[in-house]
Amino acid sequence: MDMNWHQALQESLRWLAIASFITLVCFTAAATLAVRCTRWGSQFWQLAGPYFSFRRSWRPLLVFALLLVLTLFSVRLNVLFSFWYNGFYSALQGLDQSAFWYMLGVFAVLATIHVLRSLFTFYVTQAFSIRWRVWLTERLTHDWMHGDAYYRGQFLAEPVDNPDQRIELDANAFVTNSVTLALGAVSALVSLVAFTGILWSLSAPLAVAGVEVPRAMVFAVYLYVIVATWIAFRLGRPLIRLNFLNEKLTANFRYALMRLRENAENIAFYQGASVERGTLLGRFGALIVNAWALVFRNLKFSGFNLGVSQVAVVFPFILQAPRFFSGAIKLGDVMQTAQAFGQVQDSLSFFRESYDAFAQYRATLDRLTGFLDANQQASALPRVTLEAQQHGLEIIDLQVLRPDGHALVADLGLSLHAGQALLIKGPSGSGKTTLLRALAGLWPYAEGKVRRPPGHQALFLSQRPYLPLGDLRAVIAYPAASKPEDEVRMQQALRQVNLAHLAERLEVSCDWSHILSVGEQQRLAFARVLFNRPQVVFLDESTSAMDEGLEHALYSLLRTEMPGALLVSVGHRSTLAGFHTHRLEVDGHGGWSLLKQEPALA
Ligand SMILES: Nc1ncnc2c1ncn2[C@@H]1O[C@H](COP(=O)(O)OP(=O)(O)OP(=O)(O)O)[C@@H](O)[C@H]1O
Repeated sequence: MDMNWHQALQESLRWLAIASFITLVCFTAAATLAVRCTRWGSQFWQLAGPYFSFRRSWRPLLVFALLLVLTLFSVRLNVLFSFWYNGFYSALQGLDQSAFWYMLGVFAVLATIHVLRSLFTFYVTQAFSIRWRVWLTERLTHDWMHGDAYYRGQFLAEPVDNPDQRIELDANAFVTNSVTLALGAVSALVSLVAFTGILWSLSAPLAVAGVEVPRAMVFAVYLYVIVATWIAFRLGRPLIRLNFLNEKLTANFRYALMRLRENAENIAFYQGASVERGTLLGRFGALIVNAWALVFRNLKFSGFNLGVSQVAVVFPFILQAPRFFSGAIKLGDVMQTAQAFGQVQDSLSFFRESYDAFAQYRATLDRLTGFLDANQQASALPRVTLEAQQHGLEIIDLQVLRPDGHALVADLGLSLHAGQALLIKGPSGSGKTTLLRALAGLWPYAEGKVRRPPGHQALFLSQRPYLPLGDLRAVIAYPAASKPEDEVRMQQALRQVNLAHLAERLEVSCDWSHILSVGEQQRLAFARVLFNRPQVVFLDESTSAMDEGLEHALYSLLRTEMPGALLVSVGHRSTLAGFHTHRLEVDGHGGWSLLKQEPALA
């Protein structure tokens, strides 16, 4: 088969236009069908639909269409290369020097276009994937934060595991694999059609056991690849499970290492190194057993595949040899046959190799859509009705239950004004912290109405102080954003809570929760209150790590610095009573009593 290189450009453009039109139509039809009729298709659309919506932006669809056209362009170039092989080897066989140099010139043009196309395609694919990944990560993060889903997700019947992995690893894998699988399938299908056509025109009838098979080459290659694919599929099937296990066991091992690092001090105090070493090596051992299983399975799988590829090198030559030696075809035809054979084999192999990738892709889809669904359910879990009011706290008909339905607090009603203070007391496990969770609107097993200052006007200090990542400024200002002009106020707050030595370290960024003692962290939380000056402060045993003297000093400070704020404290010490105007006693079985008391402010 010869090619008229003078008309190659014109013909290629025409081919590209027709192929693009057919591909775009077929791809749209196949994608619509997949979205409507398959589970993975509708999952894909749940994740990607809003991104590809024309109303949001026309850009992603347009860039994807460009990627499809670039894929077809690459197939066309391969076809041209296959004709180049034919012309080049025919020139060599014919000892035709001018044709030889002419073909080298053609090669220079084709190679230049190929390099430019490869680079451009790489750039467009990467830009497309990165933009999509940014959008998806923002969406997943937003969904996770929305309605406190990151916290309330734990109360679902089936909480999702490893949200961090889903937001980072799975989102990235979803984008990359969507692009690779979609473009790979298009490229494989179009190549299959184009190179089957070439093989068709190069093949002749072949007598097999006395029966003449027309276009034998085409049937031979399909038969060869299908049989090889079937065997390889059977050999490679266990790899899917082994790879899955590998990821899971690696994650288990990494998690154990991370826990060791997080709890290093506790473990060191317990001298638990040998127990921890046992756990670590146990997990690592399971990983290695699986790694060996992977090695042996891969030996079989790769051994077969390598054998198939080696036979495939000579197979087309063997098939065409009789016609070549009889002079029916030229060397160029033989070389083009080998090249086209390779392309058809690669295209058919794509579907075999993608089986594993597609199985993983579906698992990614399950994890991501499961995450989206869980976030939606978590933010829709019931919570008390929160109504905003600028000052004070009003609780109307509040019921707080344990997840198992046991009533912790029943029919609670009270009203407090700005400047007053409530101390909640009760036995351990009676539901004091849970009552604060309900007042914050976090606890899903609660009903009733709560009126209080909204948003950052209410500050909850939990039992275990939370210090965010960042410099000390960010730690003090949390949850507000820190500004450089706040420095003086921050330093003053630090001095007031007896942390003067930190006043000069506002710009130091480190993991403060590992450096400061728990008592210091609790004092820092008081500095946060003084800095943010909320209307209402909820303090859940926020002074548990301090001695009574320091606790007294900090409560006095709050009362003198913020006399208009309402305080709601949970605490066991009797010394706290003096700073509170009311006392709520809960018994953990629904019962409660509210007492008024005289504050004995120091
Ligand atoms: N996420 C949860 N799932 C199931 N049960 C929970 C959950 N959180 C709290 N509970 C249960 O609710 C009850 C009340 O717990 P809570 O922490 O409110 O008690 P507390 O009065 O603050 O205790 P303490 O004084 O010891 O801090 C306990 O029995 C606890 O086990």
